[in-house]
Amino acid sequence: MPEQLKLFADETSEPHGFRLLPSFISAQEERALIEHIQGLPLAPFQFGAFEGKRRVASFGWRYNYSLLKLESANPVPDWLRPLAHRIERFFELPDEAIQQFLCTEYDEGTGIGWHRDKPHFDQVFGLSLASACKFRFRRKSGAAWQRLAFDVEPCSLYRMSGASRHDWEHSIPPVPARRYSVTFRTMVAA
Ligand SMILES: O=C(O)CCC(=O)C(=O)O
Ligand SMILES: [Fe+2]
Repeated sequence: MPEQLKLFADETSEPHGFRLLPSFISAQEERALIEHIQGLPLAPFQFGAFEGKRRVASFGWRYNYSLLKLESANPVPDWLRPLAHRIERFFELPDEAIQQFLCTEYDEGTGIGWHRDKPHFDQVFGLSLASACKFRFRRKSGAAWQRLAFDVEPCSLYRMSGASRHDWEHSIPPVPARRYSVTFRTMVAA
């Protein structure tokens, strides 16, 4: 990872454990990734009986929302693994710590509702492609909600660990233009 990227590292005080790294990849890398994702057999996100408006492809592991369990998915493609290594090196994680990969396409007007990622996963990294989005956090504080939002630009990477991962919920409001993301997750030790 180029050293200067660290200068842009924005370590926010809240939510704890959230970190946003603008320009984690180049525009050229972004274009190549979008092409790879567009070439995948993306399927509508299956949420129990519902079909989400997002289209996804999982690698390594996938959470089955109908059977409520983790199942193995196709092996990670060659074009994605080097990026996982770059994240592992930047965040000083062991090699191969990232075991779950999710490519998502959000059509214009599509977002993702409030949630926390499944407890089988530990740290969560998200790479944003093609268009910017708002990334919102909320946490119950007495009877009220504490809320925060970040502007997430294409080519940026965010990390959720600690409280931002385990205590806060996150969501993305409907995007104004088609957006892609790649989510990288480490696993909780079995
Ligand atoms: O698209 C993103 O950056 C977030 C996706 C997300 O929160 C999820 O799939 O759990
Ligand atoms: Fe999530």
